[in-house]
Amino acid sequence: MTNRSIAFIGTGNMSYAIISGMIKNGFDKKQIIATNRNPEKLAHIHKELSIETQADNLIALAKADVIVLSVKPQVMADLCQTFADSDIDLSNKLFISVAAGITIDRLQQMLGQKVSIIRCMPNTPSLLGKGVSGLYAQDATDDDKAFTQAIFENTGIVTWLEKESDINNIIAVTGSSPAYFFLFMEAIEKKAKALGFNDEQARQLVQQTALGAAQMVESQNIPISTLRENVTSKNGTTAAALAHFKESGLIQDVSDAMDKCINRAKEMEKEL
Ligand SMILES: NC(=O)C1=CN([C@@H]2O[C@H](COP(=O)(O)OP(=O)(O)OC[C@H]3O[C@@H](n4cnc5c(N)ncnc54)[C@H](OP(=O)(O)O)[C@@H]3O)[C@@H](O)[C@H]2O)C=CC1
Ligand SMILES: O=C(O)[C@@H]1CCC=N1
Repeated sequence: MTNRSIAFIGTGNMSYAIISGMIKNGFDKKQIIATNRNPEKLAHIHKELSIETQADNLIALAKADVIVLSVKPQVMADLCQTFADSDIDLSNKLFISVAAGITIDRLQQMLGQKVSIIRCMPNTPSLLGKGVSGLYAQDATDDDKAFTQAIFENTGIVTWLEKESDINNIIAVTGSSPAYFFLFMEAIEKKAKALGFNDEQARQLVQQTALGAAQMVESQNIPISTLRENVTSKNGTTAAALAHFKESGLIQDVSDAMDKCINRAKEMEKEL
């Protein structure tokens, strides 16, 4: 089971993060092939990760037992068509799709047959082994599920989802959410600069505070709301800032933004 070779088709931001996390955790590099249609990106991947790279997806497809589909959703159909049109036997391969907004049924349609497919919704902190991956399988074997879990455990924590629609929900909670945190950090950084801190100071101040806050959540087994309350002196500075967030509707905004994220995934399921 553990000796299966894996091809990442369309190695961009997400797959690069996954492969990096896997390698950092001791996954055997010799089992990994990465493809990209851009020769410069391929050279960069080879230089940085010292793994086999391949410009021709079909060569990677033929060689590997497990195929991670990691192109953007909008180009997935064209990619899968090249696989369906090839004379390579797909029936004994495991496909893992990290794409948002494309269901297993639709992927099987794109590939022209009912191959074994597991959907995974990872996130970019996988790069550091701090990722979250939501996994969903319909008809995959226990062996395929165990292998997929083992791959993604190298990149952080893994959680199995009961329904395929939960993939759309976990996109909002973990797949897209690093960007929400980055946006918040950008906003604090911008204001720090406006207050006169230089670029280097502003960056350092925001990153250290975000890191410290995240590590407090991780290391102290108390509700996040208690951590917030511990910063907030009665009638003090934090209370003034938080009251503004509350009045301006930040909490509802976060919920609404996550609904937008889920709805976009549902729309994509119809479009693609
Ligand atoms: N980024 C994220 O945080 C997350 C992304 N995902 C999913 O991961 C998938 C990839 O996203 P992401 O990594 O951000 O996207 P990227 O665009 O960074 O990566 C995809 C790469 O695949 C290349 N590519 C496109 N078509 C082909 C092809 N036919 N053959 C070989 N290479 C090809 C692209 O080249 P080119 O640059 O020329 O277009 C690009 O470099 C998406 O489906 C997304 O939904 C899931 C969770 C989180
Ligand atoms: O923005 C996207 O559609 C992808 C899926 C989750 C993160 N990035």
